Amino acid sequence: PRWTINDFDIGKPLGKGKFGNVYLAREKRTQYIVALKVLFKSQLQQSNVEHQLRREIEIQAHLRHPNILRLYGYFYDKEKVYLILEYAERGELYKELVRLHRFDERTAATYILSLARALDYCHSHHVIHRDIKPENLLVGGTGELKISDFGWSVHAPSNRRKTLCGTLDYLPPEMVEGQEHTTAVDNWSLGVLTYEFLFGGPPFEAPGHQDTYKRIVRLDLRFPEQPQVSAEAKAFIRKLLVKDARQRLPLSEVQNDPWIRANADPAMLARDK
Ligand SMILES: O=C(Cc1cc(-c2ccc3c(-c4nc5ccccc5[nH]4)n[nH]c3c2)n[nH]1)Nc1cccc(F)c1
Repeated sequence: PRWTINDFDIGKPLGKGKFGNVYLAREKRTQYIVALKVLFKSQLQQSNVEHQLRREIEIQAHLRHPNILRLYGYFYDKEKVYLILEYAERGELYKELVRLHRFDERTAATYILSLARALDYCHSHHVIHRDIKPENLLVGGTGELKISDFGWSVHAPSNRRKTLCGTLDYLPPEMVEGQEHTTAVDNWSLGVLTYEFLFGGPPFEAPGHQDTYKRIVRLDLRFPEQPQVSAEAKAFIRKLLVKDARQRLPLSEVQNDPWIRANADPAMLARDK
């Protein structure tokens, strides 16, 4: 069915992006609640990102996983492109992390296990996300994580330059050095995310890009004395923040890690066995 904007009642803005905003919306016939992302064609053309948008739509429309935000469909009119995205009832994970400062080990392990499963699913479909960070994670109605924003995902393997507009904090050495990279970049990012969930900030944070760059390529990983974090959690992080991409813990092995087994939600561990 060809959707038009008249099929939806538009509600409050949910987020403001570079190319347009996301609104709470309700499809009139079914009363179904969605997040409607409105992108301005003029801005997409100016930034020459139409091809990237098409690729992102292609990728996200075909991925089906409980921890990956659904793209239900899209439509356009003369000046705009509209994306019909899944509505995540509890909003951005980032805001929860800022409010709580950090997550306890059970919360962190549960989130990390669900992300590992979602990324393993992406990799089995030859998709590398490449931009796993709290800002790109949403929380569903039962507290489950949803990966969104496949803006930088590419089909593996790739050495497509990721213009380093965003933060370097999440990039692995091979990307920071502009080398060929594989799905293992997401394994690295999962390690960075685990560290940030437990300590409240990313492991290689530094005043400037150059300093962060140096800390990443030197693997200058330090664990502060506070907050108290278990040795198993630190051991888990060290299995992912490995310079040699081939030596990083495989995502399918995350659920067998001692820290994950001791802390992740038992119902989730039992599932998919
Ligand atoms: O642009 C995005 C990612 C994206 C998702 C969102 C987004 C933002 C917010 C929400 C929310 C949401 N729920 C909330 C509840 C409370 C407060 C705020 C909330 N935001 N649900 N779903 C969302 C989706 N913004 N941008 N994907 C995209 C882009 C191009 C092509 C494509 F196939 C996908």
